[in-house]
Amino acid sequence: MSSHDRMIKPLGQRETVLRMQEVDKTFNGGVVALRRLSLDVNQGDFISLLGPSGCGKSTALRLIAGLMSPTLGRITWEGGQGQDDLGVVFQEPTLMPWATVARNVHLPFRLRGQSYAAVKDRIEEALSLVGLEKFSNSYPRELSGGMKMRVSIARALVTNPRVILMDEPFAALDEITRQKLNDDLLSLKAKTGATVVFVTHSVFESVFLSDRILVMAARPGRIIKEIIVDAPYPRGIEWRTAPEYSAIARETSDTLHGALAPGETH
Ligand SMILES: Nc1ncnc2c1ncn2[C@@H]1O[C@H](COP(=O)(O)OP(=O)(O)OP(=O)(O)O)[C@@H](O)[C@H]1O
Repeated sequence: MSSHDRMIKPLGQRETVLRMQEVDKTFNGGVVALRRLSLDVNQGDFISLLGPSGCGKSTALRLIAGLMSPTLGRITWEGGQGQDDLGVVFQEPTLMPWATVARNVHLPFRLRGQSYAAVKDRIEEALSLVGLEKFSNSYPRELSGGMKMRVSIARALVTNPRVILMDEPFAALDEITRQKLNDDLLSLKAKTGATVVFVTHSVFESVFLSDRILVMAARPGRIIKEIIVDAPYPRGIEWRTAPEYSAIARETSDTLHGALAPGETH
């Protein structure tokens, strides 16, 4: 998880990790979840997929994760090693209640046949990155919602994956915890150089976190605009209160509302 081998280059100079070309996903019954989705994910990007319910955000993540195949189009990982080298965080922390925090974080290694003893240091490092080094022997029931989500994040990044997929990870948390985890996620990203694809309904969350926001619309699910957020990391309270932040949030919100059918809300 060394930060040094993952320095983040400026936007426009990053190597492509994953390429989605003209991807369609139609479900049985004819629901067009995605139409002609084209997207390059580059090393070090923080991409948010932002859009109303049903615009295909989760479908896009599941296609990237290889949990389903596109109906049309191509998904290509540059340099091989794609779906096997991912970290995933869902809205629910999905921890094993019978296992300690450290054993939960061990899971991705265990699935690869690596013993706890062999990767103990990496588990400790991941727990320390999310501020839970003192809780490695605790059980999930002893933790708050925010702490459980930190465990889930530690589990996603412990193997130092090429891409981390996050599907509305903070939607179920209260606002204060959510902002704190947003702050922590960015400092974590700065330390690890992780490449993140993040699904959210929240304009403010997407502007705070991302350097690329892909605004999506539904029926059929598609990208309608890419908004670049060219503000330097690390970002904190100064960014949340900056005039540029408000201006980009306004632009993003207008784009999102412009995409909704009359009478629709989100
Ligand atoms: N397995 C499935 N079978 C049939 N239709 C599906 C399936 N999964 C998703 N859909 C449909 O595809 C569309 C896109 O769904 P998806 O869950 O990707 O949207 P989303 O943008 O993530 O929505 P939300 O924000 O509510 O999670 C929706 O109309 C949904 O009902």
